[in-house]
Amino acid sequence: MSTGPYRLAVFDFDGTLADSFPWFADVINDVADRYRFARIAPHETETLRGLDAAGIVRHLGIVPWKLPFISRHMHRLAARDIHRISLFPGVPAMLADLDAAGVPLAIVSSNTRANIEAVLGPEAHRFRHFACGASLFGKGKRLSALIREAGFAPETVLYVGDEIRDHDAARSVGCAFAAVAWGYTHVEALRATGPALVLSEPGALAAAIAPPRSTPAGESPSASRGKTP
Ligand SMILES: O=C(O)COP(=O)(O)O
Repeated sequence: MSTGPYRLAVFDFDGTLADSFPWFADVINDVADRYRFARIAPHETETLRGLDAAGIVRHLGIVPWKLPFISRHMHRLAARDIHRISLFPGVPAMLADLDAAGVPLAIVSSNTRANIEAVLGPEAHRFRHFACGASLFGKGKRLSALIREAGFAPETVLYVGDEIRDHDAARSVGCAFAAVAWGYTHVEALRATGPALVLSEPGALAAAIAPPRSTPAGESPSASRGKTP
């Protein structure tokens, strides 16, 4: 497994940059009724957060051919409710730190580019590459194409995500995986995949992969952010 240094940081979106789980939990049972799969009882949430995507699909009794339709419907609902979804606290500062350290940033997600850009708002300009709309199990292909088009060797790339399918995508292309502890999947389930990094909070990423910026003595990088020169 690659241990860095990393030349490109690629992010998953939902559960990694965007705090969309409360919205997801709110709409999923209406979607279940519409597409005739099992509703999620409150006590089941913790079980589901320990499973990979295939396990969730099985647990809910979703027939695989319905997945693209369910996914498209969810993305339309997300577009309708986009004002209810925001970035996790600490994400804008993390992106600014990586940007300032000269680490190029990218996104590989199953969500739509329009939803992603709406939630990113002014942070969208920090990303040089996007591969959006990946199917539930199709992230590996998108990640591979993005890395190739961006001109990096896979072993110099870090994919940052919150689901086991993010780990699977990274492994399939030969890049390293950083698991975040604040997303949809329980961090212990992610830890079991053997990630290169486990991040307890967004601020930990720049510290782990980017060399510290030279700042005036006694001043932290975050304290200097936003000051005019
Ligand atoms: O919107 C989805 O389908 C999930 O999006 P993600 O790939 O960014 O986790």
